[in-house]
Amino acid sequence: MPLAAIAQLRSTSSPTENLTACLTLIQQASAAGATILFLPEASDYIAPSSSASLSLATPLATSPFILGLQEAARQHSIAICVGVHAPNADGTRVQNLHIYINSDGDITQSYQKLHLFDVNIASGPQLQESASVEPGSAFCDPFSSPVGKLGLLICFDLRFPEASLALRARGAQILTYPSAFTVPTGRAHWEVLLRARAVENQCWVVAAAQVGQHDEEGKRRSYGHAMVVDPWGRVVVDLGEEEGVIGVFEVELGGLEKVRREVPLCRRTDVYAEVK
Ligand SMILES: O=C(O)CNC(=O)[C@H](CS)NC(=O)CCC(=O)C(=O)O
Repeated sequence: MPLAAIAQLRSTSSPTENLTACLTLIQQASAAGATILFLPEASDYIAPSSSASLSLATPLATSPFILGLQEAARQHSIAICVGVHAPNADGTRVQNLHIYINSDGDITQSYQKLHLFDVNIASGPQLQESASVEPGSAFCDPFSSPVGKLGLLICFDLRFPEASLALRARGAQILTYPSAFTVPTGRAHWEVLLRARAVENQCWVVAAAQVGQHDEEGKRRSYGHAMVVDPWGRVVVDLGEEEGVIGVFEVELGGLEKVRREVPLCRRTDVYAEVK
């Protein structure tokens, strides 16, 4: 059975530093025999402000961070799922992207985050993602990878079951949520949401995560707990609060088929709308 690796990372506002950290993780994943590595949302950088994020965004084709990952994917013959930023068409906002680099180093799939994290919780956090980020307007159709059919989503998308159901309806076997959850919302909601998405979709769920403090001022901090959940809802990997680590796991698709056979989820679309 093919092996996969999931990473937990503390990105800073320096893409150069973050590339170095990611290259180490790629090396470790490859040495462990993984055919694919899942890296978190915003692996290229986490900026302390909207304006800083805008000024750091670089087109994929010329981004040293992306080119570095592509080269490493080729060298180690490993596929990479990773969250990154890119400027939008007119350069006024950034796109929050989840891209797939195949083991030849080519970017073959890309998904732009649909749901933006605009929250104002009195006791924190207060974050306005839409101030600097342009929302996407389409799914990326599930596609084959060394470990099964991948459905790409990002972080806050996790709170919208319809998005996962739509990808499942299109054939996803593995739902992936590269994330940078905040600490308070992570403590309250992270694991329960990931396990719910796995159970209700009868899919593997892979959620690479950012962890720790991203800037000196302490404005951005992430929850960690990068997690893999199997289609029965069992937590297979939980990377806790460690920084710069990977977890290795086997994606067992026979078990997925068994769960889908044993617990058929026949929807009552005569009563409520079908998610397509
Ligand atoms: O800012 C970047 O560059 C990277 N993007 C993020 O960190 C995003 C937007 S601020 N974070 C989330 O979606 C957290 C969701 C969350 O914590 C929840 O749903 O509870």
